[in-house]
Amino acid sequence: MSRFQNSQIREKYGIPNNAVITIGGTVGVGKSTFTHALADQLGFRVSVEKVDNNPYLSRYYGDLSRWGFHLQVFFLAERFKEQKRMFDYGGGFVQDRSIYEDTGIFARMLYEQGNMTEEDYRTYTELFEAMVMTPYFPHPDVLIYLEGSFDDIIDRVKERGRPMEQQTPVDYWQDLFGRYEKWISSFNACPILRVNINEYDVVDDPASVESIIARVAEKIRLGRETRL
Ligand SMILES: Nc1ncnc2c1ncn2[C@@H]1O[C@H](COP(=O)(O)OP(=O)(O)O)[C@@H](O)[C@H]1O
Ligand SMILES: Nc1ncnc2c1ncn2[C@H]1C[C@H](O)[C@@H](COP(=O)(O)O)O1
Repeated sequence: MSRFQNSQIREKYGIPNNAVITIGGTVGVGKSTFTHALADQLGFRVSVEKVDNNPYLSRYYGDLSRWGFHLQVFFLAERFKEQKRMFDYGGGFVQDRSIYEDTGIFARMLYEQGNMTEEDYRTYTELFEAMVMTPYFPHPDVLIYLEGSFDDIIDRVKERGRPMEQQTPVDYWQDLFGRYEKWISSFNACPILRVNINEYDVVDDPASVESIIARVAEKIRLGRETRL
């Protein structure tokens, strides 16, 4: 899509050029695919997670308690660097997964499963709060929360075929799925737009993402009004 078409779409729906839109949801739900499709429509930059060059991820899946703390600190540092990059550019980003999911879902799950010690969990939480829960940390304009049935999501994880995820017991994905549902119902760091994965089809009909943009714009507008 050309830059001109991008700016026409932003103008048509009233998406500010400096908006930061973050995409949340459990593993395999379709965040990365949606991030790229939405950024392509809006002409925004993407902020993506480090998966292939991640030094801890596959070791983490092999031994959660040995590598859980390392992985959480790694992701926190990566997402914080990305936050700075988005700030330096003055926004205009779609971000694949929010920083809030690391602490609210993954670190907490590790601790509650007995895969992170109380000391490590406290250290991680204090680090997160010192870095993120301050007035200086710009929260995104909106969190687009992707949701779908557990079976559909597991099918996508299988279809994607990352070996480390294929070897992980289904209980892990089930626990994560339940935690996501609970977490989103009390999330309040920024406005949320819930989107069911059956509402669009990025693979065969990328333009179907446009139908969601008007709802995104409304959330951003209302969020910015209340922040004034
Ligand atoms: N709207 C969609 N329709 C069909 N398949 C999809 C859709 N979105 C994503 N997928 C597929 O599902 C798998 C997981 O998607 P991905 O975007 O990597 O998820 P996430 O980033 O949430 O882990 C990939 O194989 C991807 O091609
Ligand atoms: N904070 C995290 N803790 C554990 N695992 C994580 C965390 N953030 C991402 N991950 C994993 C989950 C997936 O295997 C890859 C990429 O995430 P995806 O949802 O597929 O984009 O990293």
